[in-house]
Amino acid sequence: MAFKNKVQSIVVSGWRNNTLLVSSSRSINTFATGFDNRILKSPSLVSLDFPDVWNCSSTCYSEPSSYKLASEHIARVIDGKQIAEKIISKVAIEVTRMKKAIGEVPGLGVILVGEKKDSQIYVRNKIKACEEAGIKFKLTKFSDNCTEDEVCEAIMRFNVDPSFHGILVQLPLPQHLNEEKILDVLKLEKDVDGFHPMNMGNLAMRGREPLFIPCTPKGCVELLIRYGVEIMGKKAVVIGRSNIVGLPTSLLLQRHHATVTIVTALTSKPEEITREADILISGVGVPNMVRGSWVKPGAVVVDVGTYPIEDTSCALGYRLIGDVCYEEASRVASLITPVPGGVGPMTIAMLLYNTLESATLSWTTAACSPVSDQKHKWYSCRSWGQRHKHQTVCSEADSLCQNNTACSNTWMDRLPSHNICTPSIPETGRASSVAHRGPVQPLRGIHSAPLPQAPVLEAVTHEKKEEEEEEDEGDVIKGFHDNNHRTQREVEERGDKRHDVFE
Ligand SMILES: NC(=O)C1=CN([C@@H]2O[C@H](COP(=O)(O)OP(=O)(O)OC[C@H]3O[C@@H](n4cnc5c(N)ncnc54)[C@H](OP(=O)(O)O)[C@@H]3O)[C@@H](O)[C@H]2O)C=CC1
Ligand SMILES: Nc1nc(=O)c2c([nH]1)NC[C@@H]1CN(c3ccc(C(=O)N[C@@H](CCC(=O)O)C(=O)O)cc3)C=[N+]21
Repeated sequence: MAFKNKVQSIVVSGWRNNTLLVSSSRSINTFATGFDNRILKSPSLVSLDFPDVWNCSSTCYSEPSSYKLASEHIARVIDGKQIAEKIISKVAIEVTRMKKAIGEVPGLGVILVGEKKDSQIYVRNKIKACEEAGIKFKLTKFSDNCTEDEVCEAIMRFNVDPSFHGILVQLPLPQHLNEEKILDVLKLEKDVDGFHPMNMGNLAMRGREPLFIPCTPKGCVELLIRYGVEIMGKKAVVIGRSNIVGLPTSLLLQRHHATVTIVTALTSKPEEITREADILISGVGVPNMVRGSWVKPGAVVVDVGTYPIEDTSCALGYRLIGDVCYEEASRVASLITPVPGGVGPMTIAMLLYNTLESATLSWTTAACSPVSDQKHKWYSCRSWGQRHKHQTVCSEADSLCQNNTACSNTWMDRLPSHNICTPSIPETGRASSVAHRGPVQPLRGIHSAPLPQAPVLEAVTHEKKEEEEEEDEGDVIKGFHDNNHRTQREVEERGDKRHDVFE
């Protein structure tokens, strides 16, 4: 409480001092290089042309010194790197178990076109993470001037190779290549990026569940929930509407019952909108665009933007900066992600998680057939989830699921397929959501809106939760208590169930 009051008082004086300095012209809030006019005219197109390394000032402009001095409060930092490492090490454990049980590991195929320096860095990070997790990785590289057919053929090779369960085409592609056409070739079941229209459509539609949720939005929401940020009923503002970041982030936040507003390059007075946000997520690619004065006091700020800028003092000759002027925003927000070390590592962790999920699903082909061999025994539990996902009817699966029988000795019992398998109980007070196929399905593998659960499954979940809390002593769960001044049980009683990626 004391903490909250402190933030409020800072804000009031901050805003008053600041009123005249809040610009109504967006150009002032973007950076002043020779490129900013182009950005203002056509941001989404120009963004494809971005040079590998920008030269731009790393600090924010002209924030009044009185404002800076008034702000004593510093937001708590969301440590995406630490959480990503935990998730990756859990993925690694699952991969090891999988390998022991059936002698196979998940595989990820990556296609990289061109020499963009930042793309190379991101791909290198993905390779490193796959190595850590024991996931098989293959990189197919093409030069800038390759043809569409060459890229499509490489995707098709991964499509038919059963040892690859995920395929990722690193974006952006050079402009002469048709991104839509190329991504259309990618097999839905291997779309671990979640960019396929079917995945995106299912994410958007109530009562449906995508096979894969795009990694960056999933990473953002994972961070919010792990830090105890309540999403339901909150005002969220997403800056940007790209297929990779803005659009799926806004959809995912809606799935978590936030009231979402989207700010684009054409939005007038964006700061007036962002200032209303309890949760502000920016995925634009304009360094330091989000000033302290754009942030509501006590808000949670998630910076997706990553921009390499030349810095000869850094070992690699560059460093990354985000969309948010961290120095200013951290004096207004209650929680904030840094760049680097925030969303970026989470994107990679979620990619590995999706790849693991994809491998698991690929080995459950014998949907309703009796459990016959080792693989099917191992994955039989998962196949229920798959059937539910495709919303076909399988009474045998439902009864297995309720009894929880086949789960007893597999690692799958730790994955959230149980939630998917929840027998059809109407969602309380939301009759319209209950289609003939059953209740609205929670998002697999991440946190979902509260759903009634079968008692037997509930008991399993609670046991696991307690075990995990013990294991994770000093973990982010602690933050969960701290941040909202509520215990986890209190939150659960209200229905805000945590379903960690590995719960
Ligand atoms: N950390 C991570 O894991 C990831 C980071 N990124 C980073 O996120 C950023 C965005 O990436 P991506 O979505 O692919 O980029 P795009 O260029 O595809 O999209 C940018 C979006 O930002 C909007 N925009 C541009 N300028 C402004 C402005 N001045 N005010 C408001 N909105 C604006 C555009 O609006 P409009 O549609 O109106 O043109 C567009 O929707 C980049 O820095 C990228 O590197 C991306 C993916 C993962
Ligand atoms: N098909 C596709 N899928 C993507 O997910 C995708 C893409 N294309 N194109 C580009 C964006 C960008 N992106 C990042 C991933 C990791 C970091 C990351 O690891 N960042 C580290 C630091 C990176 C470093 O400097 O080493 C951090 O922020 O701490 C950043 C950005 C994924 N993207």
